[in-house]
Amino acid sequence: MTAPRLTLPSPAKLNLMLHILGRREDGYHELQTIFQFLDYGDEITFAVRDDGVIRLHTEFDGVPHDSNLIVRAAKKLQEQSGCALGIDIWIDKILPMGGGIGGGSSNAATTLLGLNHLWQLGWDEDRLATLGLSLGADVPVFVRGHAAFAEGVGEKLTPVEPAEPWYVVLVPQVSVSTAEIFSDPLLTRNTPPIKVRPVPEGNSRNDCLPVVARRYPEVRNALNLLGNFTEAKLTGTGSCVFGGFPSKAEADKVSALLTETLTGFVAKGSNVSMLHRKLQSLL
Ligand SMILES: C[C@](O)(CO)[C@H](O)COP(=O)(O)OP(=O)(O)OC[C@H]1O[C@@H](n2ccc(N)nc2=O)[C@H](O)[C@@H]1O
Ligand SMILES: Nc1ncnc2c1ncn2[C@@H]1O[C@H](COP(=O)(O)OP(=O)(O)OP(=O)(O)O)[C@@H](O)[C@H]1O
Repeated sequence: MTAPRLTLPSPAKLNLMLHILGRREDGYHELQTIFQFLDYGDEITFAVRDDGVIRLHTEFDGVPHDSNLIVRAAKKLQEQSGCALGIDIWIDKILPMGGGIGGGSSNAATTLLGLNHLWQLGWDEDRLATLGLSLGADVPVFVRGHAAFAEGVGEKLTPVEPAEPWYVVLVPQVSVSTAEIFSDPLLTRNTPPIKVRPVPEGNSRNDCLPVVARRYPEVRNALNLLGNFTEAKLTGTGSCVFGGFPSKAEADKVSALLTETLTGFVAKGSNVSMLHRKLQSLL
């Protein structure tokens, strides 16, 4: 008998603003950021195995099997839960890597929630988020599944309800190294902290933008082109650039013009992750 399969979404995120408050002794930066999800992302399919083996069947360019965040997340959960089951995994990958839209972190979170369900572990969200943080700073918000104001390195989360516009997201064909941007001497590292409210209006700056735009002409170009239609912003450390529109029709119109020369897509902002909406529907 073939094992039942479960396919789950693995959405992208945007950083609606990103302030860098300072640098900690371990080199990591204290941030304040707002995460919102997009109704756009990868799809991961899982099938339980009874022999304990964890296998990702989809190959990634430049990411060895055991380094993939999907495999690392599955192995950690298996180790920490003592589960004897294994898993076969396939992914339909559409999110760009190094795009600042959190693809790797989202894949890790979808794996944690998917396996918690399929292996019937009964872990609560707190426990999954703590494990997730050990895989990456952006994993906990994908585990929680609600738009959030994040502090610390991204792990202290307060749910927020920003507007949910339609976004045009441009994907400059460069992969930006997060570590490289955070080590740039010109990076602003002393933005004063803001209170949780009021956010995000009036606080939409991304402190990484000047450094990324200086280093990557492709990102500069995308910001300039989208900036002709709306406020154009950088997500995370880039490379992706986004801008909001009140309707799908307007976003589609601008996207059609810009994607003649650039890669990009249109997606709706969402304060509840589509992963959580799908999981809810399974209960
Ligand atoms: C900038 C954001 O995209 C905002 O959502 C994330 O905080 C980045 O998270 P990420 O891609 O998961 O980054 P990680 O893989 O944890 O870190 C990559 C590198 O970026 C630097 N880094 C990252 C996050 C942070 N708060 N301070 C840092 O200084 C560190 O040098 C680290 O070695
Ligand atoms: N499942 C995965 N999907 C994408 N990248 C992965 C995955 N597993 C490992 N990686 C590695 O992680 C790196 C960062 O990928 P990711 O897609 O999370 O970047 P990002 O969108 O810039 O993330 P962030 O917004 O968190 O900075 C990739 O360049 C790749 O080497």
